[in-house]
Amino acid sequence: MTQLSAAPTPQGKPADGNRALYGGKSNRRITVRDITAAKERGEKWPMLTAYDAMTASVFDEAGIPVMLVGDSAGNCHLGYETTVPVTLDQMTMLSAAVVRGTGRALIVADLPFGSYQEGPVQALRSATRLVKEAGVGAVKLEGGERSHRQIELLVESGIPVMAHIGLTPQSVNSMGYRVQGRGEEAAQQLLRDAKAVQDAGAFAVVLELVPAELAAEVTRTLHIPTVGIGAGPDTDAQVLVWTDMLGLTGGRMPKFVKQYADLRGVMGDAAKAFAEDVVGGTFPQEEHSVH
Ligand SMILES: Nc1nc(=O)c2c([nH]1)NC[C@@H]1CN(c3ccc(C(=O)N[C@@H](CCC(=O)O)C(=O)O)cc3)CN21
Ligand SMILES: CC(C)C(=O)C(=O)O
Ligand SMILES: [Mg+2]
Repeated sequence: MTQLSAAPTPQGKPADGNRALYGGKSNRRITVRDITAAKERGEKWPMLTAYDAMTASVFDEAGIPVMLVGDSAGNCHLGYETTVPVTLDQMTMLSAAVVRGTGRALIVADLPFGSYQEGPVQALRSATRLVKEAGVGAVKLEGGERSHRQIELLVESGIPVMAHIGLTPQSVNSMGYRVQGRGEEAAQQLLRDAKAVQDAGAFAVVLELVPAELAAEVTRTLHIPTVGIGAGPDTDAQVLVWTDMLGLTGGRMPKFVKQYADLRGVMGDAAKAFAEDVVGGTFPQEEHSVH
């Protein structure tokens, strides 16, 4: 079936390839309303992280409709062990760069640890900086029931919120990096968290490292889109950390990562070739010189 066929979606509306988040014709910047409409059409979509303007411009040109300036920048860009040390100043600077590097993607910025846990007013102050100074279209924060008041105030104030439940890496010191929602009680908690963020007004919710069957149930239950990472094939969207997806991160990868390239190999080989040219005197040559 091609993307332009008028096959009915599960909601019974005709598919509209021109409006598709990925592969659609519109060049204007995507909004949260476009994301909401995609779920109504039963359309799946991709999301990647980005932390700098140049990388973001590559993904924007490739048609990636939503980019997350993740606090995974802590690991992947800033050299920390976890996301915990990342500051709001750092997120603001990286988010502004990603906005400048893109023209079509919806840019979502993570609120970092410590920038919203004090309560809704702190969350609004932090999110307002990301919207005003960086120009992002939405923010993301971790936690289900425990963060519903923060989500409510941001949404009331006109800032779209993507929620994030399941494994929430900012809680690594209390939770570790373990699968969430295994067993009946944990599954019920995850469902309560999912409903809490939807009721609070979140426009989408990330499900991180939850059993595929449970993620499918959450996706069927909610009217807002679910964005899976390690959550199986049945979520509305999928997100990966870009340096993992392109084979740049190095070291042991979580099971949910698929590597679509070996950038670490490509970059290392290029660096060695340059070094050998310099040491051996074969770079620069006449064509690289000015007189
Ligand atoms: N480079 C990178 N990729 C990510 O996906 C990522 C980050 N950094 N930093 C922030 C969080 C932390 N994330 C993590 C970190 C570790 C595991 C992990 O060790 N997962 C094990 C499963 C553990 C279990 O079975 O309970 C795995 O093998 O997938 C998963 C997600 C996801 N996020
Ligand atoms: C993995 C995604 C969902 C994230 O929160 C991040 O990259 O920081
Ligand atoms: Mg994050």
